[in-house]
Amino acid sequence: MSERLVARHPELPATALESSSPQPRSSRNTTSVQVVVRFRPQVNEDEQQDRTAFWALPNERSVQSVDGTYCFDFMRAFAEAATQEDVFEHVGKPVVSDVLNGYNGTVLAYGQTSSGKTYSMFGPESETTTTPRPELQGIVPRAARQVFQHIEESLEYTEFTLRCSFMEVYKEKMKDLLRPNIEALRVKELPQRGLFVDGLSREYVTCAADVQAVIAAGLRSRVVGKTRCNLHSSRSHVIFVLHVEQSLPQGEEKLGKLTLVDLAGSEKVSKSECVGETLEEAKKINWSLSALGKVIDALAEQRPHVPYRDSQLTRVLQEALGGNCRTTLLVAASGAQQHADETLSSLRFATRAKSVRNVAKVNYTYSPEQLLLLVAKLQKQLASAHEHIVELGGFPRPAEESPTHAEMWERTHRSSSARLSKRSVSSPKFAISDEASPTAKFAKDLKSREAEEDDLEAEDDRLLYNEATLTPLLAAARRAIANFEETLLAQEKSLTEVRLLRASREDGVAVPRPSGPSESGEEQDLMSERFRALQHAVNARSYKWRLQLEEFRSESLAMESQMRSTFAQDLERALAEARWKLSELQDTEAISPRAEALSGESKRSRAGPKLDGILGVAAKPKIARPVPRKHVSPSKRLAAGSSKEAKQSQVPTPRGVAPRTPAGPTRGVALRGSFQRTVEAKSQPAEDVLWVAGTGDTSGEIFPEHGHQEDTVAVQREASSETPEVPCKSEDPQQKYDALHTGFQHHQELLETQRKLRGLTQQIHSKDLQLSALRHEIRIKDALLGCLQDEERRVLEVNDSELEMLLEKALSPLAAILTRARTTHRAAQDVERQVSSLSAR
Ligand SMILES: Nc1ncnc2c1ncn2[C@@H]1O[C@H](COP(=O)(O)OP(=O)(O)OP(=O)(O)O)[C@@H](O)[C@H]1O
Repeated sequence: MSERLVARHPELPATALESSSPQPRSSRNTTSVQVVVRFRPQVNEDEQQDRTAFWALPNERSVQSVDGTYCFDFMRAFAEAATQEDVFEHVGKPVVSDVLNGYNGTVLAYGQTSSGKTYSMFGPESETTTTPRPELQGIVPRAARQVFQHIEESLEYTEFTLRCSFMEVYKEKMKDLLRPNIEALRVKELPQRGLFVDGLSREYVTCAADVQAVIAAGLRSRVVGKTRCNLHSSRSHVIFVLHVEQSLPQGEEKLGKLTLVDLAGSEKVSKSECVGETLEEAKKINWSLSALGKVIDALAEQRPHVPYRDSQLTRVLQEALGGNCRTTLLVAASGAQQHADETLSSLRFATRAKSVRNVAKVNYTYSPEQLLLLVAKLQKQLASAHEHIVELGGFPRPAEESPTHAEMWERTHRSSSARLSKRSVSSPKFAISDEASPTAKFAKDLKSREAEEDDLEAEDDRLLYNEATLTPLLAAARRAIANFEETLLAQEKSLTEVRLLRASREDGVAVPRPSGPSESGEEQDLMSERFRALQHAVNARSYKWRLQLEEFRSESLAMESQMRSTFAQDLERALAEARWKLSELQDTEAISPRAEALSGESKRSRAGPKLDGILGVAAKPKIARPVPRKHVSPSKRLAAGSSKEAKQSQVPTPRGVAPRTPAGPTRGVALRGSFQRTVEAKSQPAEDVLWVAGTGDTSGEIFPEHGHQEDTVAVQREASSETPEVPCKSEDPQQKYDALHTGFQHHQELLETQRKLRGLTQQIHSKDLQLSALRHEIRIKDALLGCLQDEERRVLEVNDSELEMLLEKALSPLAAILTRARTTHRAAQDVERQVSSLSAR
């Protein structure tokens, strides 16, 4: 198979070429990649039951996520209902028109696996039959049909030569699908031919059926595999190329190249569940697609380097991406929610691709006659140019030219002497004159020498003037350099000190400061002062924190002691209460001589030791009731009524029993509880009058107040009677005494139990207090810990950031000084050089 080499002419007049052909998409050569998106319908049950995530809006240009989060605009957005014909009308047809106009045109189908790329490019039946149903045919067969239709309809005499090639890139290896036994094709680049795939076959095709047969044959050789996402998944990128050569009536030629690419689909390995060989394929596919993405990114951002060589796919598509080509990207997608991530990523890729710009040119070859005419025209132009030079007597002097030019010349001459000396030799103007006649050459030489002499004279003057003005400047510069060097030295010392100080702070070790003559330098002093100030600040802060810590501690101790004293007070109060009650009991027991006789032993043996056991104190005969109690000591109350008698008799007044008094009112005291059942007092004559009643309450509290009579205790007393009623019917004093004594015994037992209870309650209360004290202590300790941690962090932060700041402050003037010193040094060197060159002259 022979191949014709086609030279591309960059500035072909478009009108001449396009007059007999359909109009191209843009009259300008720079076009951006056109991007269209096509949504395929839901093809399986899973998808049909799934929600929709993305859809094409009715304006046929926008794609939006259903929740409204994303919206993308493209040249065209095809909804699921779009037919193959709709897609071809908007995607394939314009590209084919461009190709027939002599441009290179490419359609790239991109998208995730199973998104409908192969369906769109070839159609569902292209592989299985050479006569697929026309309505199902994809872009490739339709493009072929359009080309042949154009040929048939063409009125002008034009000779068409159509050839097609079909190749795949499988696992980074290129294979000819029309010659499957030839493997490992390679991309080559020649200056005249540009990029091409070496060894790729080109089949002549004469009708659309031929193309369909080529497609079917190629697709059968294409590597496909079964994955979970697609039962017929393409495992390679396929590239179909239709070369359309047109020989026009005047002998010139146009060459259009239609490249139709069905890329393998990107896939998530986790989703496609591929293993073994299919997994390897998936890796390569994703890898080459990511290389494609990088190329698109580089082109979109107009980076100087585009990584075409990263993969075979991008290398072979180099022309379509950013080169001499009009390119359309067809992004196939599924709108189902389960593919939302992949669709979003494809849409983002598509958006980036919109920014890629190509420079498309018509591929035009002049006919031999046209070339001869062009050569003759150029020769004529050259001759007239030569004549004009001779007429002018050589190369014109700059002074005679326009003022702008003269100014520029002056400026050039005022540049450095080195450039001046070379100018006359390397100037392209003189190089052109070299090709002129000998006279012109001589004239040019003469003029150039004159110009050079003038230049040298001017330069001499300039240098003399410079010497006079620059010598003092040089001296000043030297002085400045010396000063700067000194300052630099001092700065370096300061810097060393800063570093040492920092190191010492980090290690916690005192590092001796460097000493030297620069110690007295102002900068260093300033630095030292700053560091001292910083250290003081840090110390002050740490003292402040320590102080706070101590305050916290003392506060917590104060709280603790307060709690302890409260607890002690409570204990004391309880103890006093117990003592008081004991003394009351002792008073009660002493009411009758018989009882006293008995209780002389028994009150110590029964109540006393028991209470002593509980309270740990010895019962005393008479103890005042603790002040905080509401009720007043009954003994005092009794004493209020018959204080003299009570004092005279020196007998402790028992609680609840009115002492026998010869005159005056007898106060009654009620006892609540079981005592009621034992002693049922009625209005009966007796030595001691006691009315006892109760509500059955067993709290054991004694109510000396008359105010409680109504609801709890009824106390009646015979104020006028000398002989009080006794709670016993018997007149026998012994029996009376027994009854009374039994009542006291019960009462004492009751009191004992109550005291035990009280003791236990107080113990519980004290435990509670201890517990809450402990909790409080824990809270205080937590707060202290937090404070300490805060302090530590803040001190560290403050130190670090202040040190950083200080270092930065110290370094920035250093850098500025260094730069200034260097500049001055350079200037001084320049001056020195000039002076020495002047001296040499
Ligand atoms: N527009 C459409 N209308 C009806 N069915 C479609 C359409 N697009 C795709 N399909 C069906 O979806 C399935 C997948 O399509 P296709 O093989 O073209 O996907 P693909 O992108 O080429 O996948 P892969 O990258 O894995 O090769 C096929 O069964 C195909 O017939």
